[in-house]
Amino acid sequence: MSRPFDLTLYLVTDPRLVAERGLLATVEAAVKGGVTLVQLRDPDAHGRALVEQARALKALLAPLGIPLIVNDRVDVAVAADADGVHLGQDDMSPADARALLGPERILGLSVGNPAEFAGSSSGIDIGAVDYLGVGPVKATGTKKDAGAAIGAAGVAAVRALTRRPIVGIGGIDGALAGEVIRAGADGVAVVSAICAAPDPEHAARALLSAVTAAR
Ligand SMILES: Cc1ncc(COP(=O)(O)OP(=O)(O)O)c(N)n1
Ligand SMILES: Cc1nc(C(=O)O)sc1CCOP(=O)(O)O
Ligand SMILES: [Mg+2]
Repeated sequence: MSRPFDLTLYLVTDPRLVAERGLLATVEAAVKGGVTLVQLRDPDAHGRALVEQARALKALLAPLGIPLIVNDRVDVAVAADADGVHLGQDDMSPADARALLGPERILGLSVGNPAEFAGSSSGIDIGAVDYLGVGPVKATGTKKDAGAAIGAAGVAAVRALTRRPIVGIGGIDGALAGEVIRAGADGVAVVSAICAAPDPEHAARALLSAVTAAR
């Protein structure tokens, strides 16, 4: 069984957007504002740099009880003793990742739409997964190869297919956060709404209020 996690407000990091403020200062501020889960995502970084970043984030987050997820890289998560991994449809299969990660680490899987969910759930893979990242909800400039936007209605359509925890992602701001929760998501995942905000603590607090109000 995986360790506990809370999808309410899931920060996915982007080194380009945190810019001079830096990764650690941005995450520290965001956690003060109420972020409940953090993912290290840096598609351009190589393994050694990723392990260093993951270790630094783990040292910051572990005393606060906030789990650290690593995007894509099972090896980096294990090396840095992170709490879990998030996989896309083209990444290592969840079943293979679970075999490497063991039963306790948290495993997330991206699902772009109801058909993609059906494809994943028809195999054995879905049983290895703890939560689903569903999106993009709205078009986003943060991920160049994101699929077509599915809207809050798309989140509701995936919700109708599974009881597994789901988090909406893609183009989410304070206004859309409430819609995504009302569509049945357990939480929202954001990159630019926090990483590019002038005050990440304030931005996180506002998003958390929107999620809480919509529940
Ligand atoms: C919470 C969450 N949901 C979706 C994604 C996207 O994962 P993926 O489709 O593998 O794309 P990349 O992030 O690897 O570019 C995510 N990272 N987190
Ligand atoms: C990392 C990621 N995954 C997506 C998906 O749809 O799977 S969209 C996305 C980027 C989300 O960034 P922002 O909050 O700035 O729109
Ligand atoms: Mg991926």
